[in-house]
Amino acid sequence: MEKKTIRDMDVRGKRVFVRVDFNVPLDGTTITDDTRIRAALPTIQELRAKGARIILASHLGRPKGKVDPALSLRPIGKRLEQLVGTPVIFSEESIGPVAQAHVEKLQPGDVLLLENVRFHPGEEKNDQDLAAAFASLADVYVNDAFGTAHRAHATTEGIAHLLPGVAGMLMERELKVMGEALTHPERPFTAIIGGAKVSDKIGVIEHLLAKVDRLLIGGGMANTFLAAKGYELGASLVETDRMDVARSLMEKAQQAGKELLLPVDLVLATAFAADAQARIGSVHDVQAHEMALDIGPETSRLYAQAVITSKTVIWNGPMGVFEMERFAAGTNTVAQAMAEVHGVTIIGGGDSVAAIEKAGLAERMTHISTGGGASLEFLEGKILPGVAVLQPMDGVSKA
Ligand SMILES: Nc1ncnc2c1ncn2[C@@H]1O[C@H](COP(=O)(O)OP(=O)(O)O)[C@@H](O)[C@H]1O
Ligand SMILES: O=C(OP(=O)(O)O)[C@H](O)COP(=O)(O)O
Ligand SMILES: [Mg+2]
Repeated sequence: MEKKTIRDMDVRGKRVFVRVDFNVPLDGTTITDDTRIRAALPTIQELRAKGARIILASHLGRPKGKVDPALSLRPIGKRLEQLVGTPVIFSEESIGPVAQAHVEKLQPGDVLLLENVRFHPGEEKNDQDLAAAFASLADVYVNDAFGTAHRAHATTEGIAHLLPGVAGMLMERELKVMGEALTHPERPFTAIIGGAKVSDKIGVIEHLLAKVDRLLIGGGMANTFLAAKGYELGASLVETDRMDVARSLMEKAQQAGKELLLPVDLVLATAFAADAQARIGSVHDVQAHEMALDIGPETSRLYAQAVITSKTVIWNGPMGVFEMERFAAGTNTVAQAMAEVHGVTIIGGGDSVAAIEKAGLAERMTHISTGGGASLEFLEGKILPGVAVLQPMDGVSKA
């Protein structure tokens, strides 16, 4: 269903609560990829041009409801300030009197950034009282956080029951481009899943299997599948309580005649460190003290082949710990193959996009999405909770 956007709403002089996804990859407090911040600029600039008083809210990482200074949004505010070209006021509290006082001082066109909303335990629980505390800061709500639209949290869902809510320009564009590219995909249609959020994303694979012809699994996700097949994975990241799910997915893929590719070789390290000793080993040959931090060269070759011969490819989740040079080859090989596809290529996810930017191949993709888990759930055909709650195009305002 088409949703109203900021173009359909009178925001002049109003206090506008904008949920953005500024969950950018960090190295300490250094932003390693600012794609998600840049992606929010069109909405921010449009609202400024219309004379709105802008209140930006985001999460950063997973502080689990506690204040964690390492996950403060303050450094993100600094980067935003450079990009937007106007001062960005920072509120060290996202609700309560401190936030209220900042909001009261806002002039039309001013930009305020709230501290990490996940410092409050109620955010991820979609707590009503917390949603009300956020809602009390503003007159209207804008969701521009496509990357977090698969979460029903206080700032992505709850608040939109209390304020009239519309989509931001990034949200609008993501839904349009992803929808068009993936409704009638040219085949072979391939999905590549990797990364570290195994329990979060493994459930989506069942739905993906119904849509795609090929599924390539790498990164941390592959370890759980390999373990489910009976391989010893040593000290690798394996989610043992998801091995049953992995096993049943492999059976379903086989029954449905879908290609499900798993690594045949791995880059094995003795520690999770940039200078760790590493070797290439077969999946049959992982020692107890070793961890798989990348797919091996033979796997990379097979995956690249599967990618290049596809007509539509969607990729979420790096093939290895690409942040460390020693474990970046698998991700880079698959990225290069994506660049050579004659067809539609979409890559999504905070870290996957950082990897493709680092490889210098972003321009070669059809679409760079700010959403990882969100893209996968969108592809599933789900109406994302952060979208469902926004006002329909011809609907009546709730306010
Ligand atoms: N084999 C692996 N073991 C541990 N971590 C991995 C492995 N492969 C990839 N990763 C990590 O996965 C992270 C990204 O996962 P995720 O957040 O799911 O992807 P995205 O942000 O693209 O959606 C990266 O930081 C990367 O280092
Ligand atoms: O980075 C994100 O997702 P991604 O890692 O799938 O790209 C989003 O900001 C959502 O974060 P979350 O998975 O902690 O809810
Ligand atoms: Mg990520």
